[in-house]
Amino acid sequence: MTILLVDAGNSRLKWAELDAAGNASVQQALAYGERPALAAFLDLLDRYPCATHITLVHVLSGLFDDSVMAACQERAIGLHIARSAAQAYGVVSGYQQPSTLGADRFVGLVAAHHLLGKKACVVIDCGTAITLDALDGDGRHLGGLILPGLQLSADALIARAQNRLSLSFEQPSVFADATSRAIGGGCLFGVVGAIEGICARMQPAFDTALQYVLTGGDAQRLQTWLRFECHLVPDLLMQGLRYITEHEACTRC
Ligand SMILES: Nc1ncnc2c1ncn2[C@@H]1O[C@H](COP(=O)(O)OP(=O)(O)OP(=O)(O)O)[C@@H](O)[C@H]1O
Ligand SMILES: CC(C)(CO)[C@@H](O)C(=O)NCCC(=O)O
Ligand SMILES: [K+]
Repeated sequence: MTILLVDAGNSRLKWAELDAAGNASVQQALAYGERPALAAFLDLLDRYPCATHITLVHVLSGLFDDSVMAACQERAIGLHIARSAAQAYGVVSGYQQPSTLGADRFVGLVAAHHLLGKKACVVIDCGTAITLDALDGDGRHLGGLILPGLQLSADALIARAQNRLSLSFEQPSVFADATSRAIGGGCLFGVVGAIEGICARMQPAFDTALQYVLTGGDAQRLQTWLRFECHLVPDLLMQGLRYITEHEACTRC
């Protein structure tokens, strides 16, 4: 019996195997590049012919949803797709229309709530987009923000400049002395400043000090420059998917 936990984001597929004892393997990632996300997902199925169950979270289209369901049905793989809900797994959505909150954000909140032992926190997911979501100790989501991610900010700037500009995130300095590092540092310190500023604006809504949970492909790079302590959890969504898999298994038995 092989259980796979899968997160299909906007740029990359991430996955881990769940063993019988309930431990998740090290998270792996594959960038889609020019290929559709579905191609990466089907490759994953080929790579794990013994997979019996998949718990999936994705932020892609309904078409992706349908294709994944058909592919799993064909292979007799049990599939659970994690969705955003008004209330589930100890988390209460802060959105007016809970189904419109990204399912990845909801799964990240579930993971952080249980990982931190129900402490008030901000979940900061630094992916293609950056999302910041505030959660109180009772699991109530107060809402959050979405901004362009680090790579996307730089890509957008370069594309608008007819691709004349180069980019480097190496050795960032606010006193950059070359174009590539001026853009890399500008986007990096811009994003870092935005995260710090948004978190400072969230804190007054809480009567305890917020904890910060950082995840996503750019988490490590950004953590280096953030001027507050945070928990770096690169596989936060895998942990949320693990919790959901276990919970769903319990409700089935
Ligand atoms: N090996 C890598 N290949 C591609 N991107 C990487 C890699 N390592 C780090 N990154 C960074 O990871 C970011 C994407 O992060 P992540 O995989 O968490 O996003 P995503 O889940 O696809 O997007 P989103 O969460 O917004 O849907 C990119 O902006 C890139 O800068
Ligand atoms: C913001 C992203 C792209 C981050 O992956 C995703 O969570 C998403 O598509 N969300 C839907 C919109 C929302 O969360 O308000
Ligand atoms: K994500």
